[in-house]
This record gives sequence, structure tokens and C-alpha cells, in this order.
Amino acid sequence: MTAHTRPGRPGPGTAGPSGPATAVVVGGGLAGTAAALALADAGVRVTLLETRPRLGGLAFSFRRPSPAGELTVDNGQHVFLRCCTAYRWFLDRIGGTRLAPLQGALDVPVLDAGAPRRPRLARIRRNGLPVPLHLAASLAGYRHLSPAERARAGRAALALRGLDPLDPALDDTDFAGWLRRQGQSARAVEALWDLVGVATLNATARQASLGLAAMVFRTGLLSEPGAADIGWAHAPLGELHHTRAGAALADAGVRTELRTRVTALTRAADGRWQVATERGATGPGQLTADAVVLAVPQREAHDLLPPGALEDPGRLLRIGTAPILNLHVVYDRKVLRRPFFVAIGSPVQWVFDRTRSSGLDRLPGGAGAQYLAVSQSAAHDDIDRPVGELRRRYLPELARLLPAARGATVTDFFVTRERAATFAPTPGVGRLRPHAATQEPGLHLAGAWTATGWPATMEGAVRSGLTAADGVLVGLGLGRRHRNPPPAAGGRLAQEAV
Ligand SMILES: Cc1cc2nc3c(=O)[nH]c(=O)nc-3n(C[C@H](O)[C@H](O)[C@H](O)COP(=O)(O)OP(=O)(O)OC[C@H]3O[C@@H](n4cnc5c(N)ncnc54)[C@H](O)[C@@H]3O)c2cc1C
Repeated sequence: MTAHTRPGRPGPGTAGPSGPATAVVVGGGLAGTAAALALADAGVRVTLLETRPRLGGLAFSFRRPSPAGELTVDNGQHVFLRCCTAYRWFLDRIGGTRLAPLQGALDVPVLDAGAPRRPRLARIRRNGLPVPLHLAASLAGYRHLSPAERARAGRAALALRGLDPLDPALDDTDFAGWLRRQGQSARAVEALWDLVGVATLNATARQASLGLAAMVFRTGLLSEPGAADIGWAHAPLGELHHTRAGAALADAGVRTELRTRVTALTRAADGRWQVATERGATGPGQLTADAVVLAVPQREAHDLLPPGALEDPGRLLRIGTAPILNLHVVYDRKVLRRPFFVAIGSPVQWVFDRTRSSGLDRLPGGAGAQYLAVSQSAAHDDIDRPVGELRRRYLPELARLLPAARGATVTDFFVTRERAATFAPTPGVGRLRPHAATQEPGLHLAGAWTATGWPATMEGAVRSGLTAADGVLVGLGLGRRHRNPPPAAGGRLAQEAV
């Protein structure tokens, strides 16, 4: 089935020698979609092939019946930061910026469930002062740490700022060991470093490479005052990554083929690429193109890469994966007044109010009800637990954290499990991540797992797509179209993309 096809456009590979250059993008996640848009914007005739019936890859929505009516559910809560300039370019490019606004200024409510009498609230906030003073006042008043721990955390932040995330030695070092050497207590790791790190790296400090951790903390917290302001979709992810992205692709002239699995890539004698496909309805097919962007997960990329494309393709198989679990809880009443909070001293991590974005408030049975998504990163211990066990483990915790939940009735509880949500950012992973260009002319890799310098994020995915598109354009003699990597912070990227 073909979706999002602009009528009247010829397919790729059909142009004569003087026609426009052609490219096939394999994979309709954020990396592939970004690459397809960038190539089409540069005048390349693009076909995007996606095996699933939807775009968006790992960041998508689905419909689910609930006692109140049909909910629109995200497979997992996604957030981004102001410093995610490539993802913000993407939002802008698909007309989705208004649906995924940023906080005016970083403000994270942190509830300590382990406080002696009742959960205690502290906030991580920034002010308008220059870096690093923008966080100094907040850290000085951060009551989940002792004054000595706060002072040591400030010193560690300054030391982190002095590190070069691209230094290969940092990739081999684990973040927890480095934090220990900086005098960080177990409490400081839990209440500060892991609070940010687990959500952004999908790993605890013990599981994370210092290089990636330094990248996250330096870029997010220590580059520009507003860099860590948080944004998230106030609409279902599918509205952005499937519906709006699909419309933008069609407008740009990209032919998008859903339910189409690529089974082989081969280079023909004339140097062009032959892309073999398998389609549910019509069976095997083949496309020919001047260039290919392979924007699929690392295992699939390994299986599709032709021999010789990478020096050591086995490295792709050594890139591990890490799970994210989301618990979806519908209460018969409002139990949380804030849009989100994060917990410490509890197995609960980040909790978001999804009432409006899921459409619950507009359902006949949804009046007054509230839908919370509990997002559990690095969820190795929980990912395979049965739903009943998760319910018994997490509902009492939510009641402990949210007094209003104690008298409320849970009308629906379900989970979404993403076992390979991200690549595992373990020490040494940097050596395994390939660059976009392969040794085969015209064949480029994209995906959050490629060598973007970023952890597995929407930002990394879009960056990788833009990098791959740039490589294709240079190879086709069309020059670069995007300033990539985009600037680390600020909102100017949309204007800078020419
Ligand atoms: C639950 C969860 C929560 C997350 N939270 C955040 C967050 O808060 N912030 C953040 O920035 N990131 C978050 N992430 C990570 C982010 O979603 C991913 O890094 C990003 O979406 C990856 O995009 P991608 O295009 O690189 O890969 P993918 O999304 O994996 O896309 C690859 C695509 O290729 C397709 N494909 C595979 N094989 C073939 C084939 N043979 N032929 C055709 N198509 C094929 C797949 O179907 C898929 O659509 C989260 C991820 C999950 C799962």
C-alpha cells in the first residue's frame, strides 16, 4: 500500500540520464524521514520505504479501547530539550512546533518518596543568568542533597564542563567511576546525576560511558542557559511523526511506501543501487536509485549491508540495546496537578499527565478522569514482569507520591514495553558506532545508533538523517544543504537550513 504519495509524480529511477538524481531511503523512523525531507528539499527524487504500516519508528502512537472510550496512546513518553536543534528543525519542517512546545524555562519538580514523614518536593530550575550561574541558585537550594553534597555537585559540574566528550578515552570510562572520583555520594548520584542521566541516556551512571554522559550534561545543562528547557508533544506522537511528517513528505514530492520491507541492496554494474522489496499485498519488487540511505536499526542494517560496505560490520552486532517501560494509569479523578514530575527514593521515575494528548478528556466516559504515563528508563529489571506484578509494584508507589491517588479508583492500567528502545550507551560503544558514509559510494547509514555523538534520542536520529542526506548530496555533486551538525543550542536552525 502506498501512502502519502503526491499524485502525478513519477517514481524514482524512472528519470532519464538528464533527469533528477534519485534516492531510496530505507526506514521511516525519524532518521529516515529527516533524510528523505532533506534530500527532497535539495531536488532529489526520493522514495521512502517503511516496513510497518506507519511512519515514526520507535516514537509512535496507537489506539486502544479503554473503559472511558478509545484512547490515543504513545508507545512511550518522549521529551526533548531546547538544545535539540535538529529535532526542533524537524518539528518546524513538518509544521509541528506548536504541538510540541518547550517550557519557558527549565523547571523540574522532584519528589523524594523516601523523606521521613511524607514525600518532599524540590525543584531543579534555571534562571536567566549566564552558564553556569543559571543553575547555581537552584543547586544551592536543592534540599534533596546536603549542603556539602550540593557544593561537591557544583564542582563536579564544572569538571564535567572541562571534558571533551569526543575524547576516545572518555568513551572507555564509566560515568559512575568518574562521579565517585569527583566525590559524589550515592545519594548525589541518585538525586541529581541519575535523575537527568537515566532519562537522557537510558542508563544509570554505572551503565553509561563518560563520553556520552559528558555530552548530555555539557550540552544540556552547561552550554547555554536555556539549553535544558524541556519540550514534549502535547498531541499524540503519531500526529507529528506519522500524520504531519507524512504530509510534509508528500508535499516535498517524496513517494512513501508503507508495509514495504527492504530485503536486499545490491550495486548494479552501472554503479546504481538496486533495492529489493517485499510488500504484503504485491510480493517482491525492485527499485533502482543513484543513492540509498539505510535508516534501519543496527541489526537490520547489518543484515542488509552488502559485503565490503563496512570494514567490520560485526561491530554493529556488538552495539547492545536498552529497554524502556511505560505504565499507563487512568484514574477516575485528577490526582496530579502538574504536567509532570520526577521521583527519587521510589521505583517510579518520570510521570506525565497524558489526559489531553490521549483524548481522554474528550471521551464520554473521561470527564474528570486523569491519565498518567509513568516512564521507566533503563528498565532491565521490570521489562519482563507480568502486568499484574507491575500493577502491584507501582500503584502503591503512585499513591505514596500523590496523596489524591489514595482515594481514587484506577479505571485502566496497561503497559507498553520497548525492549530495544535505544542502543545501550555502555563504555566502549563509541568505537562500535559507524559514521554515515560507508565504503560503497552512494550508500549511507542513518539512525540514532550511528556516530552522532548523541545518545539514542530523537535529536540523534534527525541529526543522523541530515548527515546521511548531506553525504548523498555531496556524492551526487549537489553540495550540502543543511548546516549539520546543527548548532548545539538556540532556535536559529530553521533559518540556517538553506
Ligand atoms: C519508549 C521510548 C521512549 C523514548 N524516549 C525518548 C525521549 O524521551 N527522548 C528522545 O529524544 N528519544 C527517546 N526515545 C528514543 C527515540 O525514540 C529513538 O532514538 C528514535 O526514534 C530512533 O529513530 P531512528 O529513525 O533512528 O530509528 P527507528 O525509530 O528504529 O526507525 C527505523 C525504521 O526502520 C524500519 N525498518 C526496519 N527494517 C526495515 C526494512 N528491512 N525495510 C524497511 N523498513 C525497515 C522500522 O520499521 C523503523 O520504522 C525513546 C524511545 C522509546 C522506544
